[in-house]
Amino acid sequence: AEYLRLPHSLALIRLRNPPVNALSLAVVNGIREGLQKAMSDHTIKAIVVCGANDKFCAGADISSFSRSSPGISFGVVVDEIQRYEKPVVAAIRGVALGGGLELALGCHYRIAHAEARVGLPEVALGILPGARGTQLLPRLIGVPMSLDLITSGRPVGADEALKLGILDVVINSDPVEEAVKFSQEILDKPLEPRRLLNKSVPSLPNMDSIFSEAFAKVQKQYPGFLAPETSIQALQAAVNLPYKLGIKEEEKLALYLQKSGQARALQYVFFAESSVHKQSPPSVASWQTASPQPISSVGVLGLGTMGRGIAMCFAKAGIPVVAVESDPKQLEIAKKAVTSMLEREASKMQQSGRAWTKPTLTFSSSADMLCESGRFGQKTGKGWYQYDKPLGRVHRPDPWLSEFLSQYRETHHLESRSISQEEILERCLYSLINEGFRILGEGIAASPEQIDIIYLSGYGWPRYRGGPMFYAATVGLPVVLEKLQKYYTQNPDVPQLEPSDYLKKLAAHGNPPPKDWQSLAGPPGSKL
Ligand SMILES: CC(C)(COP(=O)(O)OP(=O)(O)OC[C@H]1O[C@@H](n2cnc3c(N)ncnc32)[C@H](O)[C@@H]1OP(=O)(O)O)[C@@H](O)C(=O)NCCC(=O)NCCSC(=O)C[C@@H](O)CCCCCCCCCCCCC(=O)O
Ligand SMILES: NC(=O)c1ccc[n+]([C@@H]2O[C@H](COP(=O)([O-])OP(=O)(O)OC[C@H]3O[C@@H](n4cnc5c(N)ncnc54)[C@H](O)[C@@H]3O)[C@@H](O)[C@H]2O)c1
Repeated sequence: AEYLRLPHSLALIRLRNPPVNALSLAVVNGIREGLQKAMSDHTIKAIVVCGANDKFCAGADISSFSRSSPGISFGVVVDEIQRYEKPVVAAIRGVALGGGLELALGCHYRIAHAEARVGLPEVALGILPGARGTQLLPRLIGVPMSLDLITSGRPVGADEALKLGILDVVINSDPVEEAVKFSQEILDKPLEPRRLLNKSVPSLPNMDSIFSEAFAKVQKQYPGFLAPETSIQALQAAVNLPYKLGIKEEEKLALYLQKSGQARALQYVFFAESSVHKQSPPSVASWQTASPQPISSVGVLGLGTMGRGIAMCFAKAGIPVVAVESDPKQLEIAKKAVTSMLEREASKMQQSGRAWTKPTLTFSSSADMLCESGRFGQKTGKGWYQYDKPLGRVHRPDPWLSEFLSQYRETHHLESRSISQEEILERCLYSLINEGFRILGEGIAASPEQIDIIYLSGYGWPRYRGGPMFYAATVGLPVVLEKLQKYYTQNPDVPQLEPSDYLKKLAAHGNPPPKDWQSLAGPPGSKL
């Protein structure tokens, strides 16, 4: 941050940390030193705080989170500003987000450009506004709106922020020039009413129900996410405790979130999304040089509208298809539909003189066998389980099934064994992750971040778990490799379990973070 003396006994502190003036240690120290200079200089009557490059401040430097516990010391700075005996005015252009808004809340006045945006988006990073945000905002705008803004993380435009009372003045001109003029006008005004830390949270008769509704809302809207619920607890502390105890509670809850795996995952996702937007396909990959890969067989899950069509396409191309359908009625309809479509195609081809080879279309047999024994599940009171009655919901193990399974095992020469939850999870996830490493090695995926963002955006992978490749790094690559080796030895017929060379190369370096994988593993051997 820079310190400048301005005419009319004013000082200017300008945050400078391109591109968004994020709060690094150097910036925070710069703010602190600037304020101390201004306070100890008796010729300075007021201070304006602004940001360089048309941005106030986008909050804490997210890339520094892994190195420290942010917020704790910055909260002290926010309190110090409020207690100063000289007016401090925030001049906001661009964004004041997270710690940037907390800094502005510490200032006695806030002036912003009409196109500025302010907000506390910390929940998106798995944390909470830990530099007094959860304690100051409700004192300024009340509990209901603070709950809305902090649990959603949504930023608001200057006009809305003015209506809510977050901003004091919104202008269409330069906020620094306006703040300079404004500072001179308020020099004689008392500062005490402007110190949020000495105010109490506006009370409401139905505070308990407001909080219980807020908990219910975030549990429904953000299932599994820790930060929104924890933020509500911090807001409860603002209501129930005096400021000096409320900030302790905020610190405790902030630390809990910062140490949670969710914060690490969501902060990884922040940078992963940003890098994916900038990436182009791997240099070796190109549609011009790509050649089709051989497909020996295809599995189709579900024989509804799409599944039938997909099964048909492959069948027509002469590629063996194995299709699985869980609903016996749908299966019957699909069998008829696919058969009649294939027959129509065959007769068309025969008429046109082209030869047609009957494709192999196999269905998984175990569900069929149950249905063929009249066991249609809940609706018939019997399926994999026995139910209390047809359409009943109370199920219990059925001795018939044990007999059925033991015959099935005998026929297929299978040995029975119990399979732990851990094995199910590991075999499913690690084979998926293994494929991720394989396509990285082949240059089909441009980066681990791309695989993760695809899984978060298109496959319902929980955002707070970062994606499959990030998950591999949290488990540890040597662990993933060792488990895959173990399962592959046990199941040599499952090629997905054979550890990929790319994973082996990386695991030889220990457990490097995803951003270092490509430089460590070397250039991909493209199959495109
Ligand atoms: C700001 C945005 C709205 C801008 O969007 P836009 O689309 O214009 O641009 P990009 O998104 O592409 O961003 C450009 C560029 O900037 C990088 N970036 C953006 N924000 C940050 C950030 N906060 N930290 C670091 N880097 C950031 C982005 O990655 C791009 O970089 P690239 O290289 O790819 O060009 C939009 O970016 C946005 O919404 N950003 C996130 C805003 C946010 O979530 N803010 C909240 C942060 S959390 C927080 O503030 C916590 C506080 O409550 C409490 C902490 C207070 C301060 C603590 C002080 C810490 C002291 C540090 C100690 C360090 C110890 C040590 O060093 O040892
Ligand atoms: N229909 C479209 O135009 C279209 C377009 C693009 C994508 N999709 C997507 O494709 C998927 C299928 O769409 P659809 O229109 O064919 O749906 P659908 O409801 O017609 O068919 C889905 C079939 O899957 C079966 N099924 C469900 N769970 C199963 C399981 N565990 N094992 C085996 N079978 C199972 C269902 O019984 C049903 O027959 C959906 O995810 C859909 O969003 C559909």
